[in-house]
Amino acid sequence: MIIAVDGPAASGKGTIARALARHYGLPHLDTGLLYRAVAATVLRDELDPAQEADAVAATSFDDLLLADEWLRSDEVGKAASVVSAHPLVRSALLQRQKRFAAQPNGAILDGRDIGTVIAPDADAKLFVKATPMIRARRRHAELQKIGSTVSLDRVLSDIRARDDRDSTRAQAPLVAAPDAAVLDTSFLSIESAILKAIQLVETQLARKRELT
Ligand SMILES: Nc1ncnc2c1ncn2[C@@H]1O[C@H](COP(=O)(O)OP(=O)(O)O)[C@@H](O)[C@H]1O
Ligand SMILES: Nc1ccn([C@@H]2O[C@H](COP(=O)(O)OP(=O)(O)O)[C@@H](O)[C@H]2O)c(=O)n1
Repeated sequence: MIIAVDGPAASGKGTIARALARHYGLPHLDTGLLYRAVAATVLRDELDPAQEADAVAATSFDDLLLADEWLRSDEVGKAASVVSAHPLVRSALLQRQKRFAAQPNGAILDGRDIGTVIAPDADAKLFVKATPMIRARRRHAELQKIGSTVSLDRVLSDIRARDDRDSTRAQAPLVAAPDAAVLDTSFLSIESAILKAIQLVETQLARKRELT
């Protein structure tokens, strides 16, 4: 069983995908981390995220980097959204994600294009959203925890810029798949959002069973 979880920054998709992975006993891949690892490699080597060739060269990053706390920073998130707009970066990371999705018992992946590009035939698809201000507050609190002093206003404007870049890029833009269930977490606690996500997945699985 493959479950695709997509949505904008700090909507809660990672929290929901991890909870679904525990609930269904499936492996989980946070695909945003792959783009963050490419971005971190470009920044570390003092190259330019906007240059496609520089970003493509960074797609052969060392997997140890995926555990580095720096990947969670605002700086790396912003650069990840720039490198991820390059078609050659997306194609370099495509097979790795498709292989993860094709594991024998299935998998749960979260990102921006899981339901549309990586696993268009997923058994269940969620598109998780929340208002920009609520997402900015959540991300601001997270960044404060890792020692960042960035202001809430700055986080909000970064989130809006990232939404805009992710939604308007030519390849694999951030958009809900037509068959995804939309889950707005703006006014849900984490626990309620997880329960709602499980309900939505179960409804999709039941519908799929009826059709087969
Ligand atoms: N429904 C919710 N209510 C309040 N906080 C939430 C909710 N869902 C997630 N969070 C918190 O918001 C932050 C971002 O969530 P995360 O799941 O990492 O988002 P994403 O993967 O979409 O970027 C985390 O600190 C998480 O604990
Ligand atoms: N499947 C994916 C996942 C992330 N990304 C890009 O990678 C950036 C960082 O993704 P992320 O999921 O770690 O970001 P957050 O939602 O956690 O802020 C996003 O802004 C997207 O531009 C993507 O293009 N496709």
